[in-house]
Amino acid sequence: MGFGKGMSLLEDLIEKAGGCAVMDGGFATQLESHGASINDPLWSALCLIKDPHLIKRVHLEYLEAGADILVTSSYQATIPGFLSRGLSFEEAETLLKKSIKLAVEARDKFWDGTRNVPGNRYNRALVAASIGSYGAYLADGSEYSGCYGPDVSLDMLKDFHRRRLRVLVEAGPDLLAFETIPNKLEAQACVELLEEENIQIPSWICFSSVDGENAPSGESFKECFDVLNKSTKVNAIGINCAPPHFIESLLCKFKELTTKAIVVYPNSGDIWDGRAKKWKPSKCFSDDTFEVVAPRWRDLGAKVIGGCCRTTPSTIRAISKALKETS
Ligand SMILES: C[S+](C)CC[C@H](N)C(=O)O
Ligand SMILES: N[C@@H](CCS)C(=O)O
Ligand SMILES: [Zn+2]
Repeated sequence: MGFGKGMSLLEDLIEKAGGCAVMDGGFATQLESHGASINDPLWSALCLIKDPHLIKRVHLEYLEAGADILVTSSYQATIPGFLSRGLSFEEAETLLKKSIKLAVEARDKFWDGTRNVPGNRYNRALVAASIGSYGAYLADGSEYSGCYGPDVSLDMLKDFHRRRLRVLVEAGPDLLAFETIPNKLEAQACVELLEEENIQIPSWICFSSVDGENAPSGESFKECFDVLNKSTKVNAIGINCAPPHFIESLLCKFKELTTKAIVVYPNSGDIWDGRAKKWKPSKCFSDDTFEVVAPRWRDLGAKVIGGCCRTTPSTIRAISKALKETS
C-alpha cells in the first residue's frame, strides 16, 4: 500500500474500513449551512473565534454520516492571520490548539456514544489537522492558481508554515493534512518542514488541480511528486478541492507516479471565484453520482475518499454507504 513507518493508526483504520477509509466533507460549506458568516479573510477560521460550538456540531454531523477521518477547522487559521485581527500571539496559538481540541472532543463524544451500540458500523475516527496552503492564507484564490509571485521563496514558505505546524502537532492530532497545495515549491516546503521538525505522526499532502492534469501552477504532478516520493515523512499524496470529474484520470496518473497511498476528496464541481469570493455553479456531481463513483475510485486504488467544498454530510453518507455495500 505504500505506507511508511508510524502509519499503523491510519493503516489499521483503512483495513477496518474495508480497504478504503471515508473522510468528512466540506467543512466551511457545512458551517455556512448553519448560518456561519465566513466571507472574511479568515474564512472558516473565523468560527474558531465566533462560533466554536458550530465547529463541534459540524464534526459530529460528519461522524454521524460515516466519516472515519475528521479534518480540523484550521485550514485558514494562521498566526499572521489572527495577528492581523488584533489577537496576540498567545491567543492565535490557543485558537490553533482549539481547532484540534474541538475535533478530538467531537470524536470522543461520538465514539463513547456508539462503540457499544450493537450492530453499529462506525470506526473510531482519526483527527487530521488541516494545514491550508499559503494561498489559502492570502485569501486571493491563489490556492487555485499556484501563482505566489517572484518574492515567495522556499524559505519564506517554510517560515510561514513552521510555527503553525509545531503548535498543531503539540495539540495531539492523529494525522496532518496539507490541503490545496498548488505548486511544487510549496510541496517541497512542506516536505522539508516535516523532515526538519522530525514529525512523528502520519501526514498527507494534497494538491488542487484546475485542468485535471497538472498542479494549478501548471507544473506537472511528476515534477511535484519527485520530492514527496523521496520522503518517508509523507505517507500519502492526493487531490482535494478539484472537480470530481477529474478524479478518475488523476487517480490513474497518481498510481503511476507514486507508491504512496492515495487520498481523494474533490469538491462538488462548483468553481471558486476568488475575486467575488463566491462559488460559481458548474459541472456538479450529485450525492447519487458520488455513490456511484466512490467504489470505482476505491477500485482504482484510492485509500481514503471524502469530499471537499460544497459537499455535505449527505455526500459523505452516500460515499460511506456505497463503499460499505461493495466492500
Ligand atoms: C478553499 S477556498 C474556497 C477558501 C477560501 C479562500 N482561501 C479565500 O479566503 O478566499
Ligand atoms: N478543510 C477545508 C478545505 C477547504 S478547500 C474545508 O473543508 O473547508
Ligand atoms: Zn475545498
